[in-house]
Amino acid sequence: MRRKIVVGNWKMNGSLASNERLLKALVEKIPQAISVDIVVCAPYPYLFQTQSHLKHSPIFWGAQNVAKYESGAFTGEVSVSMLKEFGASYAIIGHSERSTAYCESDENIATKFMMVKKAGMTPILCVGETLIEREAGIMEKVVSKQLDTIIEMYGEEIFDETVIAYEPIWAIGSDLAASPEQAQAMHQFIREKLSSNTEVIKSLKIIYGGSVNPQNAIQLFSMPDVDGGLVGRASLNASDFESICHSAEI
Ligand SMILES: O=C(CO)COP(=O)(O)O
Repeated sequence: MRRKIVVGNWKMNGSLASNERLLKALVEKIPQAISVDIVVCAPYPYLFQTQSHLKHSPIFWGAQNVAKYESGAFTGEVSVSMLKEFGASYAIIGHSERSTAYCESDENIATKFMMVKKAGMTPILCVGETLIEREAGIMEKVVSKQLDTIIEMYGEEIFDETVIAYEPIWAIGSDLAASPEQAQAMHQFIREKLSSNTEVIKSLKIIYGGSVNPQNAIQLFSMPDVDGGLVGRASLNASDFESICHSAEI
């Protein structure tokens, strides 16, 4: 049985004061022995604060993006080795809000995925289709292509011990989550696509993201191929996030 994982993606939200309230509440509410992996991905300037609050808690933390390069003249970028040295365990890669706004290519995303993996951190790769693509019935083709770039560049084995987040773009920030059946169908498709490598089958986690909330989390997480969630808005509220984390304890 795969251990489930719930990741909070704070996106570009927070302040020193509001983060302190949120992190303190999470540390208080989340029991040490919780049977789910929990991760908080905060904006870069707040990683130090996040690390300080979470260091004696069962909650992991990470970044929302990494640079494609090791080091050098790349103004504004943050490298994987900086994050690793600092103690981050996870990094979200290829979130649609980045790939759309900054025209991030599948090749860039693949390189970042490999770099996070090579550094010994866990990449959380976001994949998903637009509403137009879903309505055209080509969602599996779209997600397949997103994965194929990584497979062609680094082989299927790179997905060993990693996380894929299925985030249909139409469900993000929309209050219209995918139904448990829609999520399950895509998760099963992704798992079957990567099923020729036995190590990958054992260790890959496929989580769902897009309007996850305390009301829909249990149903989504109880689907056989849904290994947890990538949570945006609801991760900014300690009680909602706690409730979602407990929903994964099934
Ligand atoms: O993009 C998301 C998480 O990465 C989902 O955001 P919401 O949960 O706010 O819809």
